[in-house]
Amino acid sequence: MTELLTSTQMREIEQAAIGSGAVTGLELMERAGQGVVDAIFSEWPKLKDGDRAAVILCGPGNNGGDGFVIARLLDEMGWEVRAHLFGDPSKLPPDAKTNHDRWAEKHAVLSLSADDIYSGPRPDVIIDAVFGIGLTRPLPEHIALALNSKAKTVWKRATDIKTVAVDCPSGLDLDRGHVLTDFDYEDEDAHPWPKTLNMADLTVTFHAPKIGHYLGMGPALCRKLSIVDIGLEDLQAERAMLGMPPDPSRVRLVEPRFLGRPLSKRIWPKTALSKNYAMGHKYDHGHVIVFAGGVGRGGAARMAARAALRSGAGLVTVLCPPSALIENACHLDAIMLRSLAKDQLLADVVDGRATGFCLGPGMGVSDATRSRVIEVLGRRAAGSSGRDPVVVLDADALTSFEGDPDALFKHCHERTILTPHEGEFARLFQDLSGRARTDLSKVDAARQAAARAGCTILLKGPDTVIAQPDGGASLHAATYGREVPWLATAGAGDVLAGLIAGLAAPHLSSDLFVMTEIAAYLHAEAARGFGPGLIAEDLPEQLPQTLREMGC
Ligand SMILES: NC(=O)C1=CN([C@@H]2O[C@H](COP(=O)(O)OP(=O)(O)OC[C@H]3O[C@@H](n4cnc5c(N)ncnc54)[C@H](OP(=O)(O)O)[C@@H]3O)[C@@H](O)[C@H]2O)[C@@H](O)CC1
Ligand SMILES: Nc1ncnc2c1ncn2[C@@H]1O[C@H](COP(=O)(O)OP(=O)(O)O)[C@@H](O)[C@H]1O
Ligand SMILES: [K+]
Repeated sequence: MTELLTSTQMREIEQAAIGSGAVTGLELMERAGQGVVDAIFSEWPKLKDGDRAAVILCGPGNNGGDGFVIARLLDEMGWEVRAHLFGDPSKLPPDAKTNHDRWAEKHAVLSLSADDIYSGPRPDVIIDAVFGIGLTRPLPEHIALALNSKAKTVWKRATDIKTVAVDCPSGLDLDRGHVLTDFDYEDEDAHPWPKTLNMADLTVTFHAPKIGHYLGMGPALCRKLSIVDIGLEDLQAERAMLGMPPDPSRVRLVEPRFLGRPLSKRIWPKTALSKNYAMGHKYDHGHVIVFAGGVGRGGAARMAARAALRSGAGLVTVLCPPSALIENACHLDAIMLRSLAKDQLLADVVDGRATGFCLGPGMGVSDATRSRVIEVLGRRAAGSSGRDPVVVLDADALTSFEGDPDALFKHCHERTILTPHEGEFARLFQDLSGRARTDLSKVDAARQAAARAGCTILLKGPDTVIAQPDGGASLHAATYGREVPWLATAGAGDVLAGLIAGLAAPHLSSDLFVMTEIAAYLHAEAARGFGPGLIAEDLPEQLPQTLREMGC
C-alpha cells in the first residue's frame, strides 16, 4: 500500500523535516529540481545526447523555485534554456527567490505569456513549474492559454517535444483531481477542456503521490507519474497499513506494494484469503446468499453468485421467486438454489449459518426489495461469539431507497457495504454526488457518505474509493498502466458485489474493509488478465488464474 497525501499533509511532512533541522527548504528544493532532471533522463535517455533546449515555465511559489533549479542544472549540462516567470520576482518565497536570483544573475527571465513562449525557438522539453500543491483558484486565462497542450503545435514535430510537469500539470487540484475552472460546466458552448487542457508526458512529484494524481482528471493530465525521494522520512504511516484497517486521517492506494517496493512474498492478498486455512471445511469458508430477481432477470444475481463461489466462499445459494426457479435451475450447478416467495420469511429457507448476503443485482426496484434489505440487515450474529453476516448492497437494493435513504441507513451495521456507481450514489447522497461536490474530493464525499450511512462505501469508477465511517479510506486506481476500459461493461459491478461477499464471508476472513480492497484489486486484475473483449461472465471464470498469479 502506498500512502496518498493531501497538500496539507505534504506541507506538514516538509515543515517537520525543516523544523527538526534535518534539512533546509533550499536543500529540499535542490533535491526536487535534481530529481526532475534525473527523471527526465531516466524516461528519455536520448536527451543526454546532442544540443538540447528547454523552456522552463515558472510560477510565483516554490513550484517556480523548483523550475529555476531545473533551469540551472540543465544550463550547467550545456542545454539552451529559456526561463519564463509568472509573477513579481520580488514576491517569490525565500527559497524560490534565491534560485530565481541565481538564475537571473546570468540569464534573462522572460515573461510567461503564450506570445513570448511560442515565438521562441523550438525546445526539446517544456517544464511546467507554474503551480503545484499551492494552487488555490482557477488559472488566470492567459496562463491557461500558455499552458494549453495544443499551443506547442506552432513548433515543428510538436509531438516530439516532451512536456514535464513539476508536481502536477498546473491547474490540477492535487487534493481533488479536479481542474479548477471559472467556466460554467452546464454551458456546453463554454466547455473549458479544449481551451485549457494541460497534459504532461511525464509528471514528477516528491516524496509520495498526492490524492489528486489518482482521482478524476489527475491520471489523464499527469499521464505518467514518477515519485522522487527527497529524503523526507515518513514511513511509519505506511508500516501500519499492511493488512490493517485504515488510519482515519490517511488515504492509501490499493496495490501490492509496501515501502515503495513490490511485496516480495506476495503476502498481500495471500495472507488475507481464507483458503490458506488448510484445515477448514466448506462452512468455514462461508455461505453466501445471493438474491435474484424474477423471470428473465436472474443473470445479474447468477454472475454475482458465481463470483462469490469462485472467490472462495464454501457455499453459495441463489434465492429467487418461485416463478424463476426453473430458469435459474437451468443455469446453476455448483451454486445452490432455493425459492423464496414474496411473503415468505427468510428464516424459513436460510439457516443461521449464512455468513454473507448480496442483494441488489437484478432484484428490481420495489418495496419488496426494500423489505428484504431491511430483513437481511436485521440478521445479526447469534450470541457474542460470532460476527454479523456481511451484507453487500448494490444496484436495485440501493435505488429502492431513493428519496428515503435514512430508511436504509438506520439499519446498516458495520459489516454492511454499499457499492454504488455514481448514479446510484447520487440517489442516496444527492448533496455529495458528482456535480454537487465541487469543493469535495471523491474520497471525502465517500467518507462523508460512509459516516452518514454508518457502514463501508465503495464508490465505483476507474478511480474506486472505499471509505468507512471513521474516515479511513483507500483508492483503487485502474490507471497508470493498469487501465481496463473494457471493465466498463454491463454486469461488471454485479460481479464485484459477489466477489466482495465471497471474500468477506469466511469465518476467518480479515476485516471487511481489507477484503473489499482486495476484491477491487482482483476485479481489475481479472479484467486485465482477460483483456479487451471481456464481458461480465468472463470475470468469475478468469478469477482462478488471477488468484494463482497473485500467489493465492
Ligand atoms: N512541500 C514540499 O515538501 C516541497 C515542495 N516543493 C515544491 O513546492 C511546491 C509548493 O510550493 P508553494 O506552496 O509555494 O505552492 P505553488 O504551487 O508554487 O503555488 C503557490 C503560489 O501560487 C499562487 N497561486 C495559487 N493559485 C493561483 C492562481 N490560480 N493564480 C495565480 N496565483 C496563484 C499563490 O498565491 P496566493 O494564493 O498566495 O495568492 C502562491 O504565490 C510544490 O508543488 C513543489 O513543486 C519542492 O521544492 C520540494 C519540497
Ligand atoms: N473506465 C473504467 N476503468 C476501470 N474500471 C471501470 C471503468 N468503468 C467502470 N469500471 C468498473 O466497472 C464496474 C462497473 O460497475 P457498475 O457501474 O455497477 O456496472 P453494472 O451495474 O453494469 O454491473 C465497477 O467496478 C467500476 O469500478
Ligand atoms: K506544475
